[in-house]
Amino acid sequence: MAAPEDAGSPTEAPQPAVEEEETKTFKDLGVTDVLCEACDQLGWTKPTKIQVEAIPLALQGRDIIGLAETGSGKTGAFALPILNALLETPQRLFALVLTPTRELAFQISEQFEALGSSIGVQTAVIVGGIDSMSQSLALAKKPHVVIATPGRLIDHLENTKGFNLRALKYLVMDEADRILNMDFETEVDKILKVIPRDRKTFLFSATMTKKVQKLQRAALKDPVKCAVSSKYQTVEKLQQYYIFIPSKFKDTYLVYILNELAGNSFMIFCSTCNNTQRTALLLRNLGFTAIPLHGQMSQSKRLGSLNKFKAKARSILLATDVASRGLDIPHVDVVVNFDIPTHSKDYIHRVGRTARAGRSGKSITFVTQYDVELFQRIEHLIGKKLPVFPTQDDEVMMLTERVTEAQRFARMELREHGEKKKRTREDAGDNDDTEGAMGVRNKVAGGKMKKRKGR
Ligand SMILES: Nc1ncnc2c1ncn2[C@@H]1O[C@H](COP(=O)(O)OP(=O)(O)OP(=O)(O)O)[C@@H](O)[C@H]1O
Repeated sequence: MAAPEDAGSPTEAPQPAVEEEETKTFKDLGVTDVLCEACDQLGWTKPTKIQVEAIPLALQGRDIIGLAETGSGKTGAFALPILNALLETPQRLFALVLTPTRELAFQISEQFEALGSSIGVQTAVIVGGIDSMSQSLALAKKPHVVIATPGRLIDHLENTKGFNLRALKYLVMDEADRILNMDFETEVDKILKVIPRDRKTFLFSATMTKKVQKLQRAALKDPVKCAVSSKYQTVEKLQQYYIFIPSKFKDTYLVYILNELAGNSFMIFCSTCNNTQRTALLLRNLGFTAIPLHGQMSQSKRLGSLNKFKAKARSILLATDVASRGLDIPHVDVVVNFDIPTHSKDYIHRVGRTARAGRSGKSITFVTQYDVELFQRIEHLIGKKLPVFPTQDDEVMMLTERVTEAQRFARMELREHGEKKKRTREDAGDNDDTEGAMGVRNKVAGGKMKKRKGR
């Protein structure tokens, strides 16, 4: 394989023939027996496409840029080669995985532990919003793998005595395009300065930056690009729709859709923390089990919301883009883009929260009079024209009165909650909506909305 000149021109991985790919096992890829057994125990009967492509090259010691659709097993594609290498040359503080969100860091650590349980792999999750002292203690035990969000890792690198990553062998940037984005620029550059130049680097995402400069910042060496599709693709089993509606009727259409698709699990994306709060309250006032997840909530409440949704105790998760990347919740049936994403790549990640690992799913994007251009950009990016989600407008309009009433209560609750917070001077960062703020809900007649036509 010819060596590329720089990080901007990675070698393309050879595409395996389809029949060959179908018959490959983890063992064929070079994964050691004990890890093959771990895959088996997780029910991973055969490797996914990205795993087929990336694992052998990673085991050969190549740097990798891995690009594959959402829910296609990218975590396994980098975790297995790292665990394999760890078994060959056991060492503490062996690998670092950088992720953009805290929830994703916990999820990746669970996957490392599930795959590495029989070899006794130890991980530490280093993320913001959580007691720093317990993290320092975890780092003092020198885990094999550290999974971190960049900011908190810097804190520990600068302030935790005895902790450094000078012996690190592997660096992973998961959701790499996001990690290499401006928001994390300073932190990532600081981290790159204090880890060895002589290491393996893996970049993985469902969308990748084309900017050579950004890729160069990751300081890859002779990287090979493993892309299972040439264009940004959304998953085949995902049915994607849009509805075009006047902005003022968004709430009513949302309630209509939740009634129409009752019995499903929903992730609803809003553009601001405040809107997730407001919409969660509105829906609760109408009897839906809705719970918010956003960056202004305390970390314990963020995890609490996520766990309730994961455990199916709540059927609707209202989230900002903090939940758009990486989260693997198999039972999500429907993704609603209540507010259209402003960055079209976020669309791919958001709708990728459903139809994961071969399952099917639906997505519905609300397009108002203000969103036409953004929507066209999304269609252009995914290379598809989306169909309209069918709605009965007369039935939608019949909901208006109750939705208007619920909106009024939601506004009151938001105000009350804001005032209470001011009085009690709660932690300024903890601006979440508690589930206790449901007092007004019962004042809306009827509790859970009944479908009008018993369909
Ligand atoms: N070989 C396999 N066979 C069956 N299931 C698998 C396999 N590899 C991974 N999975 C499962 O597929 C699901 C999705 O994997 P993962 O979260 O790694 O996707 P991803 O490609 O990182 O998605 P995203 O782009 O959204 O982050 C997980 O539940 C994981 O356990």
